[in-house]
Amino acid sequence: MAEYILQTFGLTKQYGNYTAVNNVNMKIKKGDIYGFIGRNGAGKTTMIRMITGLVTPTKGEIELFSRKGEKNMNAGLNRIGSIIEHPALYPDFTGYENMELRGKLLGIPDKKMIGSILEVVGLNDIGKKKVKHFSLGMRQRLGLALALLGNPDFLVLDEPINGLDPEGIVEMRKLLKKLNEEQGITILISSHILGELSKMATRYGVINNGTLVEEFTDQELKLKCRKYLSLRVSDSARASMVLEDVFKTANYEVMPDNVILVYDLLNMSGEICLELAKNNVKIYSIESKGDDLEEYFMKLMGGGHYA
Ligand SMILES: Nc1ncnc2c1ncn2[C@@H]1O[C@H](COP(=O)(O)OP(=O)(O)OP(=O)(O)O)[C@@H](O)[C@H]1O
Repeated sequence: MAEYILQTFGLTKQYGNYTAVNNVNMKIKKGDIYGFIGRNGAGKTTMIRMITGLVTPTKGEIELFSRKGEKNMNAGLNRIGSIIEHPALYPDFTGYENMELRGKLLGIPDKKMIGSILEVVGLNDIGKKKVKHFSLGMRQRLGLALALLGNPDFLVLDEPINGLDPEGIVEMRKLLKKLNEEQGITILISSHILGELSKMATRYGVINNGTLVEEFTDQELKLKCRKYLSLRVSDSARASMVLEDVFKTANYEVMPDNVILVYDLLNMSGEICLELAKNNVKIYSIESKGDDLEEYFMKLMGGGHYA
């Protein structure tokens, strides 16, 4: 049976009459990199604040590491490392000093650990540089190092790549993948940079107006966003034979009403029409179909421009 790091049941947060998060059932499996996607104001941060114990839900339940209830929730929270909005850093301290201070607060005496975490995030050679002189990318990496201090099993990161330059984004992605693959850390990452999320997420949740619209895996997304040719022909059985005999493909589906969906040969519509005609198959229509990733997410998030 799948082991869930996090499950929420009907999780709801109301501010007065306004429902910021509405009846959300989220599921994150051990080992996932869960891409949490939504427009500005969709409810991502509120959801993350509830998951990390910073905000009390109005309704619903949170199960962390297969345990529910307040007492267990506190134990679960100790296994979470998080960056919510901007990491809280002391600007006049060095990276190492920031880590040392957090280590003391968490009761982690092991200073060797600090060095090794700074090495993981690529900040081991920054010497005496104070945080106020750090670039945004360095701050984010230090934020991640702080989140890693308690040796978490689950990292919860709210928009960690927001504002980073392309190079910083690539570095952050590599780092998160490394933590996931080599240390087995499950990661929840919210972002509105869809293209970037799709390079690392293994599961997605899309939130719109406080409601979790859909959850799906990376594999399911690939299928949903698959490009294909849709042909309506006079004789789908004969057309199938042409696809198999002439084009040597079995990568197609026959649908009702003599419609055939062809998942490869995407650039060969002309050749397909010619061969079908040669074999006395009439073509009533041929169209290239399939959403790209961005289009698909836009639909889920309620359409319109998404920056
Ligand atoms: N403390 C609060 N009091 C009242 N309303 C709030 C509070 N916190 C959030 N909201 C409202 O709840 C809605 C969801 O906000 P939230 O910050 O969770 O969205 P988000 O998806 O994280 O957006 P962004 O990407 O802009 O951070 C917004 O309309 C916001 O104004």
